[in-house]
Amino acid sequence: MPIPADAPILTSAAMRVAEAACAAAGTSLSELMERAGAAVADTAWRMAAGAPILILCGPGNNGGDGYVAARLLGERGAAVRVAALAPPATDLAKAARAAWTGAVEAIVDGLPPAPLIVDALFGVGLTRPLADDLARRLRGFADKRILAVDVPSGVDADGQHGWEPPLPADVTLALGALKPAHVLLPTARRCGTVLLAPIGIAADRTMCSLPRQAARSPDAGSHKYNRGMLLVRAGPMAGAAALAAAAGLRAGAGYAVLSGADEAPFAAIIAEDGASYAARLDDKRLGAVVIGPGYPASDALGRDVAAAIAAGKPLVLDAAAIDVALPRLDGTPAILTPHEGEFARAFSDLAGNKIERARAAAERVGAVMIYKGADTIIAAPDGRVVAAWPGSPWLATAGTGDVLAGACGAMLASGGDAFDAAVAAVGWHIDAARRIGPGLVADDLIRD
Ligand SMILES: NC(=O)C1=CN([C@@H]2O[C@H](COP(=O)(O)OP(=O)(O)OC[C@H]3O[C@@H](n4cnc5c(N)ncnc54)[C@H](OP(=O)(O)O)[C@@H]3O)[C@@H](O)[C@H]2O)[C@@H](O)CC1
Ligand SMILES: Nc1ncnc2c1ncn2[C@@H]1O[C@H](COP(=O)(O)OP(=O)(O)O)[C@@H](O)[C@H]1O
Ligand SMILES: [K+]
Repeated sequence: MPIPADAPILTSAAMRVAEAACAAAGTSLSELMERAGAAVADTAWRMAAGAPILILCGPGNNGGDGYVAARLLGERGAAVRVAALAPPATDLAKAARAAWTGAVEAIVDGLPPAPLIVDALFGVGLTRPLADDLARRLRGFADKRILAVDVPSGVDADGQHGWEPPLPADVTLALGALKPAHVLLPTARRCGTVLLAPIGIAADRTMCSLPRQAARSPDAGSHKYNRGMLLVRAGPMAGAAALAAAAGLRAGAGYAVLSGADEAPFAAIIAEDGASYAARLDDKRLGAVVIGPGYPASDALGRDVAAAIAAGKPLVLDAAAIDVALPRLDGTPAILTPHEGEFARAFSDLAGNKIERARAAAERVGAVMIYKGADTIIAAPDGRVVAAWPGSPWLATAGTGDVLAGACGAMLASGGDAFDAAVAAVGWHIDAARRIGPGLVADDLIRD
């Protein structure tokens, strides 16, 4: 289920602002609809490959896009039919309907299907779940190829409600920008392959999909310390911290110390007993500290986290270290990596979709949040968000979170912005998992 990299994500309210700005800058809304309809027509033309197309049009501007696409496909010689749920309700949709010279059928039981169905029923204007009879009729088309215009109809584009669409898409053509529903579960997995038609709006880029990762090669001036010196503090399950330290080296740290463990997976990792932890924290060359992997809540964890915070080094906090650190993080640059259960425990009062909760948590704590899962969200206290859907489901195996924490440590230790470091670490993690694929175990990520 691919999705465009580094693409803007806008809510429906932000879409309307962008639309108005476009109109104010001289591009009419009908021109925007013409571009949207042309993009739909192009995609449908390629998907249909000569087979007949049925376009289902709703009453709003999503339906308007459908009428425009029908007109353009007809002009290209495609075998295209249109069926409408209701007469067009907006001026733009009325004009688009009027310019379509073919018949308009009704969406009723027994409507003959076509090999390609274009779903132009509802987009960002959906306000409530679909009526049962419409949902039932749409389910009748489930064995056809489905192209959804903007979002699969029935989906709340903002991802506030997890309404499932009756007709999941093979391809969804997002118009102007991605919407939260394209990158958040449960709706993201109903969108199929997501394509983006830019249509010329100037989209704010505060929220984006995961950028493609550039290779992070050392340059001639690199040495082990300026590539990033990483300290991973082990708890009772030292294997998890060892995975984090090894991942740190793999992800580009020049030097990794595993404190509180006597064994490490690579000879290149300095494994040393816990007594030197305080001295290591004092080392001026130290770029970042990772704490939490394999370290359940305990007094010792509390002391170790407090010492790391007091040292003022950039921190990666995972698992129980998140709860321990929260009340006293004040200003320390940090990346927190909660999975669903850890997030719910630490931020049980936050409401909204996963993007909003991640953002609110980041703002509250003053640190970068990697809210993990299949639809991982990375959020900064200043509101920046990167959505990492679709990731790699092969990561759903024990120890991969420890690897991610180590990768975060490496990116953070090399200096720069903690949000950029978190994005780079998530990108590295997903890329590595995709290279390995079937049968992945967390150890493969550090040996790859
Ligand atoms: N933004 C842009 O830059 C561009 C946007 N464009 C396109 O416009 C789309 C947004 O269009 P839109 O705002 O007209 O809303 P849309 O999704 O067609 O639906 C609204 C209509 O449906 C109705 N309705 C709602 N829920 C319902 C339900 N459950 N069951 C039944 N009815 C329901 C609602 O009426 P209501 O009953 O709520 O009063 C209203 O009549 C966007 O997704 C994109 O495709 C492009 O053309 C160009 C550039
Ligand atoms: N279904 C999935 N699809 C994609 N990524 C997933 C999926 N399930 C888990 N992940 C990723 O795998 C990692 C698991 O981390 P975590 O739950 O902390 O595991 P552990 O504690 O065993 O290391 C996270 O990076 C998470 O985003
Ligand atoms: K749609």
